[in-house]
Amino acid sequence: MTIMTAATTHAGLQAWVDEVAALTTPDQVVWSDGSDEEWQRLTQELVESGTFVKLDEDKKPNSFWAASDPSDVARVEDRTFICSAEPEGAGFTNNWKAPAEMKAIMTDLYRGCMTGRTMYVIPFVMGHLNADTPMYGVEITDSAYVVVSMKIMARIGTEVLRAMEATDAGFVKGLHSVGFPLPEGTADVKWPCSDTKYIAHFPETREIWSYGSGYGGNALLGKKCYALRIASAMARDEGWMAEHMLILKLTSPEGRTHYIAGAFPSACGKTNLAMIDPTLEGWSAEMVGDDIAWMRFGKDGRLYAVNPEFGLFGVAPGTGDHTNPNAMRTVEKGNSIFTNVALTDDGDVWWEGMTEQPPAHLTDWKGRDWTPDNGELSSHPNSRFCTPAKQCPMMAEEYDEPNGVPIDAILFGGRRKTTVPLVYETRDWNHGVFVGATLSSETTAAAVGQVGVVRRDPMAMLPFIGYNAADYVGHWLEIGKQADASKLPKIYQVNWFRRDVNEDGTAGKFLWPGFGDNARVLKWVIERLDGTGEGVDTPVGVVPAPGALDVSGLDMTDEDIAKALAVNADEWAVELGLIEEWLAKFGESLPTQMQDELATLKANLGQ
Ligand SMILES: Nc1nc2c(ncn2[C@@H]2O[C@H](COP(=O)(O)OP(=O)(O)OP(=O)(O)O)[C@@H](O)[C@H]2O)c(=O)[nH]1
Ligand SMILES: O=C([O-])CC(=O)C(=O)O
Ligand SMILES: [Mn+2]
Repeated sequence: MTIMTAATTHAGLQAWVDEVAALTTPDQVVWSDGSDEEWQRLTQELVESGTFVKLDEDKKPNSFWAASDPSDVARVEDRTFICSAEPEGAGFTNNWKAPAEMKAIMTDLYRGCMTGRTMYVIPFVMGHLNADTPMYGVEITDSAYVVVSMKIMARIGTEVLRAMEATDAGFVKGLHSVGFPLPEGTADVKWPCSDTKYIAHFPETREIWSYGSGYGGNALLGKKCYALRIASAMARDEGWMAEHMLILKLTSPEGRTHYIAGAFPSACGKTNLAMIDPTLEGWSAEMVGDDIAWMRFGKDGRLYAVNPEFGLFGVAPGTGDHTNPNAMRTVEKGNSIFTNVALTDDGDVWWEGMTEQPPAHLTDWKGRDWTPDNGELSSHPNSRFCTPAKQCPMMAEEYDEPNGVPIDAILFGGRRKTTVPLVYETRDWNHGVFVGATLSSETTAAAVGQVGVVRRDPMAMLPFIGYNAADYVGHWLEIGKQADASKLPKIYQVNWFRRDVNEDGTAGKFLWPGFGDNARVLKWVIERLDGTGEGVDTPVGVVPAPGALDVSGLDMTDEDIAKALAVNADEWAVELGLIEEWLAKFGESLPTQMQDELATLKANLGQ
């Protein structure tokens, strides 16, 4: 076995690398330095092996197209485990296996799994290297696709390694293999992966073991596995929060600034809201983060949010000049990886929703000829762009602030055709926690499984809570208890996805135009924070009073606006039943404050 570049002076790291190499038996070990030369070398290798197709340099400079194995396109929630010491540590929302049992199973899988491959060691930090407590990780992987994707998504390489060595820092150990060894005589494939998949987390020892998938959410271990699942368990212990939230900076025509965080489930609009191009005159938006927020109390008692990521791993379909021009400008700068979208004949990428008119001919994500009349999607619904955050033209300078930005409001949102109004305000923190804990959304293609089914998704964290969901809700309540209530963010629920009902009872058009027009909802939220926005009480919370939502220039009738904002008694009677059913799953461990909130909702609904 060859080892490229000097080994580390960090004894704990070196010992772990040696141990993994002995188990997985790669041909060589390469320490990732995170340099541009490394990117050039690895992307070139990926082109040669057929994993990457280089895009036209004039259209998307330094960028690549990849198509995965058709079986490896999304997070695999049924193969994702929280291996806490006891099953109660994982709770009813997670799959659980005893750590020793999982490690025995996976050790067998890992034995020799890197045969014929290179083992890469990627030192990385989530958040800033100059944070008070830098959050280190090291990912070991046998996938060059993972190395180059990690270079986009996290701060990686030699600088991080040196900082770890200087303080002999602790770090999260992430071990990843595609699970496709290459013994003598076995040919590689474009997208190696395995039918056997495990995405296992060991919260007590802060380890991640991932096997069998190359897809981002399963394989880029800094993102969902560390920055949400492991970090949420750390945050519980240390009194902070790791959340599936965008962070947006909004400036009013008067030049006043607000910071808004938003938790929406996967593929429900975080990246789009984070990159909003407001349609309201004089308002401007800047992005701080599009997927993950780490929040801590500042010295002034307010909650400050940091985006721990370095890149954007965004849903491609639906992204176009009319919906998310800022995302288009970001990827046009190049240095990006596009996975499971379609390839154009002139070396560019295309996906549904990018332009109104599809190109006359494409290579689809399965590598087949595609024409507009062939009746299939050219791109997988969970196809993704992976692009450096700094390329976004509206990136806020506060992104570089290691202590983050003070959050004024938190939005909880989901995809609901019915029932949930466009926006409403909660009464106080505990009510907001209740709305978050009972959040629901129709499932999307971001996870393997049926799409369009309503499921409860507490704080948009259902697949990402690294411990017991009841304790997680308790932790939110605890955060509220610790704080000066006047300094806590106000909590709102939003729903951009409500639909009209057709005469035959089926779902009709979206009642709200969404995208840039969501700024109108944000404006009302800010007016509420300032005490000027008018609202009316409903059984669920405060919705904008008639005329209070700025719909100037929108082609919407008063009737449509009323429909978007309606709190309909029949719908909420059904919803109440679903909420009760969900909360019953918490059993004895449901915090009493949630029972109180449920009682209030019931009373408000006259039930
Ligand atoms: N109708 C409507 N669709 C939207 C809106 N915002 C986003 N979408 C669509 O929802 C899909 C997902 O949006 P994203 O912003 O990528 O979702 P996300 O929450 O960042 O997703 P993850 O990266 O999986 O966490 C895209 O196809 C968007 O076009 C909106 O305001 N209205
Ligand atoms: O983790 C992923 O694969 C992508 C993502 O942001 C999500 O699913 O929420
Ligand atoms: Mn996400």
